[in-house]
Amino acid sequence: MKPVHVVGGGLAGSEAAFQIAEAGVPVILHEMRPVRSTDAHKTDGLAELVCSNSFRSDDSEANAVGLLHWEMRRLNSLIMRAGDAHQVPAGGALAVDRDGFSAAVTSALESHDLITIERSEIAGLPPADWDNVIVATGPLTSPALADAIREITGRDALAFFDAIAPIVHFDSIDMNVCWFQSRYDKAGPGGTGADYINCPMDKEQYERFVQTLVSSEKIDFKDWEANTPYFDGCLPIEIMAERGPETLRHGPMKPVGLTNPHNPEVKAYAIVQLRQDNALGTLFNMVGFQTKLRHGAQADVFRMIPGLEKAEFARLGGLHRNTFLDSPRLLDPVLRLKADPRLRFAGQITGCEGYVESAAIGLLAGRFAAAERLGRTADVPPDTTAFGALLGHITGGHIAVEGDENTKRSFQPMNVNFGLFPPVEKPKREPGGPRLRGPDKARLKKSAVTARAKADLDAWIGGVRAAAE
Ligand SMILES: Cc1cc2nc3c(=O)[nH]c(=O)nc-3n(C[C@H](O)[C@H](O)[C@H](O)COP(=O)(O)OP(=O)(O)OC[C@H]3O[C@@H](n4cnc5c(N)ncnc54)[C@H](O)[C@@H]3O)c2cc1C
Repeated sequence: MKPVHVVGGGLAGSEAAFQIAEAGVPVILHEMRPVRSTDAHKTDGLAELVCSNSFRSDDSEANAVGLLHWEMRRLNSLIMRAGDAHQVPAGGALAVDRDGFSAAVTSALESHDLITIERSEIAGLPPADWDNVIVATGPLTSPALADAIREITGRDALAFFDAIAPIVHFDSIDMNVCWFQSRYDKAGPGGTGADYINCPMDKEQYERFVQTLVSSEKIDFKDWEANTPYFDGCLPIEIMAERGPETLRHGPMKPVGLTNPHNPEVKAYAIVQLRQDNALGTLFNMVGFQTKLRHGAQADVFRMIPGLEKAEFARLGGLHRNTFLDSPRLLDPVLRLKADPRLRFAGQITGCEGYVESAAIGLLAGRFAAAERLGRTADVPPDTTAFGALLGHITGGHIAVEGDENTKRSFQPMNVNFGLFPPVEKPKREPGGPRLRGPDKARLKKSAVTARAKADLDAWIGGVRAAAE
């Protein structure tokens, strides 16, 4: 049997290689370290954790990443097995001894009969006779390969500077203060004329907001980020604010073309807009609010915005070097590049974020590649599971309106979160029981989502197994 080639032995590539080999298909894993390294990796170990040692919450009932852990364990994940074996105390989180963890992954792959590891850089598109390839080269993909990928995906398709605006859960926005309306009610291509959520500010609120924004604590660039250019129009909001107190009112917060139905006689002095971010309509991103403020400061400053006082953030803003595809446009539902389907992508380069999410997408890519090699259908997990929700975000959940400048390249990497799942029916109180209050309601809603996910994943695994027999 011809091997599957996996390029990149990080979190995603290591998991993908393991899954392929466990399915009985030979794999060649190409990792460039130690021949060449990235600006963040320090060792030659596979699955090196470049920064924190945490896989985040391990609570599979009330936390989306905890649920993803559970699902990965169910699918025989090497990353989770090595993580569990090298756990260090971290409360409700799963944190690992990074060296022990990486050594365990490296040794499991090195000792696997069907895996060959080659330590060299793939410095361009993989050779034409590699017919089944997974590219899992991460946010710091080597420049030669990144250039080659950009050649076949188009100039805007591979981002090099990741300017991220915060994303808010819709059900935490106060719609008694905000309203839906597009500027000048323009429907545009694919819109309705009421596509944005608008948050109004009066003069005093605006001035206080700008002052706080400018004086809040910012994150410094790392050395290796300092020379990376900004995308056009991606200046952090606090840098724009530093240019003068009126800058934001004439930029992303301009109040024109909008009328507040809650108070039609009064013109807002400034308006913050949020745009729908996923097809489900559960997440909205803050338009033009890419920021390098410290995460703690962001929540405080952005909750000063009328209507966002109780905002819950699916992700906070950030700005760092990154390499990721405009996946919803470029990849098919099983992560293959539409323009060259022998190439499949996995890990952070597809637009997920985080160690666990990258490994999870590696796991799926590995299963898809193995199924293809074995002449089977590559089954996609249901969108009610954490796997399916994350895959859906990457391959199609995000909304981009063709021709709308604001959404031209707005797909952003994201951690798994409950906003990516289809809604569940609102939890009801027990018959005759007390009325459910906020925190109880939220807890019940989360456990309804995770219970549904677990049942659906098990049913899906059963179906895939039956089809293979
Ligand atoms: C500075 C920084 C800090 C981060 N901190 C965190 C954090 O604290 N927590 C978190 O959850 N996530 C963090 N992330 C995100 C993290 O990178 C990803 O979550 C995860 O490592 C991505 O997994 P991956 O497999 O896609 O890429 P990686 O783990 O980076 O693996 C990619 C591999 O491909 C190799 N490679 C690259 N180009 C080539 C080539 N041409 N040929 C052969 N091999 C190649 C690299 O050497 C590397 O081993 C951070 C990212 C960065 C850049």
